[in-house]
Amino acid sequence: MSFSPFLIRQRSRTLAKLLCNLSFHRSMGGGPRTFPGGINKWQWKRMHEKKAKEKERRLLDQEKQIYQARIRSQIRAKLAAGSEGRDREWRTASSPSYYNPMSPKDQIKALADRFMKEGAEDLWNEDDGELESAPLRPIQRPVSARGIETPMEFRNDVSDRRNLDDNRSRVLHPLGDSLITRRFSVQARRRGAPRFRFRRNGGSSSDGDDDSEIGLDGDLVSSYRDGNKVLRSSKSLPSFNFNEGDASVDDESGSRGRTGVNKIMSRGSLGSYDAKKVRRTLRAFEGDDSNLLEQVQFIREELNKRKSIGHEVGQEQEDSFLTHKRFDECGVSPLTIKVLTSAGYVHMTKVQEATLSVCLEGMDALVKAKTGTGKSAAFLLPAIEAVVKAKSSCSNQRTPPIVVLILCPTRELASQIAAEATVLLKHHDGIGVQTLIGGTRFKLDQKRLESDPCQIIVATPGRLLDHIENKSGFSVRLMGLKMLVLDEADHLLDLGFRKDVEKLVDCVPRQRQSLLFSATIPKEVRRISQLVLRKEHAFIDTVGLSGVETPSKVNNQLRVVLSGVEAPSKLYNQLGSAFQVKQSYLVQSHELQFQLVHQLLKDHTSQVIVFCNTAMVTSLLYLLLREMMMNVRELHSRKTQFYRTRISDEFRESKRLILITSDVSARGMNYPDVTLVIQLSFSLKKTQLGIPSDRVHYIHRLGRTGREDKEGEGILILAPWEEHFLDDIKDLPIKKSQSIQLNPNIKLEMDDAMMKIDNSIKEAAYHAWLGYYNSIIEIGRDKTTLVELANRFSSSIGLEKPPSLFRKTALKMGLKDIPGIRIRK
Ligand SMILES: Nc1ncnc2c1ncn2[C@@H]1O[C@H](COP(=O)(O)OP(=O)(O)OP(=O)(O)O)[C@@H](O)[C@H]1O
Repeated sequence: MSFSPFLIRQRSRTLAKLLCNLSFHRSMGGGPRTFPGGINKWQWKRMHEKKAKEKERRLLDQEKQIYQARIRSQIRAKLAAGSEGRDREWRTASSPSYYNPMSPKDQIKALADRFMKEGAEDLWNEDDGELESAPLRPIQRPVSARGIETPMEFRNDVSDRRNLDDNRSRVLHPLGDSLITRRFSVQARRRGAPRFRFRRNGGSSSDGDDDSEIGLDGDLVSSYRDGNKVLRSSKSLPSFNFNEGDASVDDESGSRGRTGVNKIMSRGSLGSYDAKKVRRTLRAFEGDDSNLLEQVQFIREELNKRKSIGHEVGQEQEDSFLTHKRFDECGVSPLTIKVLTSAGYVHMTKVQEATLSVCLEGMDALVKAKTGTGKSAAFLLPAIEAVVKAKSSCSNQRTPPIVVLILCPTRELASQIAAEATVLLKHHDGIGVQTLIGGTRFKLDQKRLESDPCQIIVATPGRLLDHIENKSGFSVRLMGLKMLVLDEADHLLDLGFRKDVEKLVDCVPRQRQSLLFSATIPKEVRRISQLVLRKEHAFIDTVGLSGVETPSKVNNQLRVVLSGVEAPSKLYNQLGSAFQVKQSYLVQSHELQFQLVHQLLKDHTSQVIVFCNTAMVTSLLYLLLREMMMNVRELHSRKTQFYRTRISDEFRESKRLILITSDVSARGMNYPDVTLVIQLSFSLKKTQLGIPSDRVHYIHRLGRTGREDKEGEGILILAPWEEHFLDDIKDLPIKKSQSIQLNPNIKLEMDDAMMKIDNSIKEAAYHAWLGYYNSIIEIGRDKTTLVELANRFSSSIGLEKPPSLFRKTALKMGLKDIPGIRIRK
């Protein structure tokens, strides 16, 4: 047979392309056997993790240096300016110029900057010298009824009020210490109807700058002024007006008084700047003690009154995951309201109430809310509104731009969100939604995109990048993007996804609205979120500082943080109701864990999800339970996408089914009737950001039950050597359960069933088990113990002897010479 040169060229090109694709897909998925430099997959991964950490550290250092340089240059500038002009008058014979170069206004600004630093809770450094040495002269200007006129007095007031008990001090400072200490220009006064009033910028409230008011109960009303967020209290409470650059502070009502204040403040601002060592308790301001005590007493009484009122109002709200706010009150288009009403959505959930107005205004937001509380609708509604708005401005395009891009970490979640969006778009003619997810044919995606143009895309990052890189038309359509949503944002900003997300962000317009949603947002993720969000974004936290991310009726404290301004906007009653999701853990050796799961499942009659750490162990447990005649299904990454979708849909529809799954079902999946979640050990893999993922995984897995305010239960099964990992979730309401007496007859039955399972499945499960725990640093460090445990697991699943490993694999895993490891000849 002879080939034409053209055909040969064509074929070799196709082959090269195939090989290229293969290596790409390997690096995305299971991984190649060797990596550049001859290192193994784990070394390669660790190397990249290390590099990422170093990069992060470098960035932080740079940030710190920039910050310090800015402060230094400010101080230098002030020092220079201080030698002449208006600052001169602030110097007195008794105060050396080093200590007193700035006007109070500038010092206040410098101090405010300093307080933005984490951990800076006091103005005074050890090196700042004795506070007493600063002459505290009585202020000559008239003192207001509130008794607080100067920043110093305000500091004293704040410090005193900090001594109140925890709850009270939180309510006293609804914006949190950081805000209070950042707003230094103080004009405190008391009105007939007392309120807290916080103003961020110096101008009047009509100057378009940020202006915030929060009531003592933290009740918050939000609005915007010239694109800036305004948080406003609707309650009347004691009023403190913090106005940076407020004329009343700069008001030179007496140089003596001002000098006294200035001296104290300048010590704080110009002493060894960042060398805060010991916190010092401030002296109460002389002569004002009685007045202040009265104030504190007044505020306490006010608080108690508020608490008792809040108790009654809050109790009612606590009992439901819905609020009193209706969808038709919030500016959602009538066509969407129509669907919402027909779907039975009349009132908003807490997260929807907290986020809708912010998102509809076009502001970027980072949103943390409990699992199963309606986050999807919270971002889908503004997304639809964004499309409606964009459509009205350019309606005559044949292929519309992609206006909204929603990124999800798993294919199932993307499909679920697209399905929900399709329902919400029912009455919106000409607006479409499509999914771009892995596991389907790329060409089919392209065809769908061409034949059925849409404005909303729900995608997993990998497949989306494929489209961007391989279809120029797609990138062009993305140029019209108005909104980017990251669901399960912490997961998307971590591990394998991070680089993809970075690339994607580079491919979409900078002028866009970005919304990040998740039930878990660790500190590290908040920092990294700047990759996607604008600096001026809202952080909306419906879980609260002391709250837990798992569904509960307790601690539903809603906080809104806007560019560093934090406030509990609803302080619900924190006592009373029991947790909806009962959480417990059982300690059982690996050998008996499958039997324990079987016993728990036998005792439970409705929908259950069992989470395993690896796909192969998931498969083994599924086959075992199926052999034992249980009504089970399996769902993990080793299954085809078609199978996964089918099982996911079947499980969602059913009422009495058991789903054995890996972490592909851990996030976002809405199976409304799940009443029990069993976690077979933690998922212990550390994330790239170094966040212990066991806590995050535990919360998301548990979140598959107790949805929409329903009852649910979570049981975590741990091996004895895993017990110390509980430290990461000790703040959650999880209790040790009474040990369960295992039925010896079941053991025999289980052994029989295990015998029927193909050895190749058990061997794969053993290899997966060993590989998984070997990659967990805490466990993989002690190879001898690890191999011992793995071999016990091997015998518990009915293998006569532990399966052998390829020499190369054992070498790569660092297990070659470990006793108990068998090497394949
Ligand atoms: N306003 C509402 N009224 C009634 N039900 C609602 C409302 N909003 C959402 N739901 C329902 O609440 C359930 C959970 O919603 P959703 O899946 O969006 O939760 P989630 O917060 O995204 O959960 P997860 O953190 O697990 O991703 C869904 O069944 C949804 O239909």
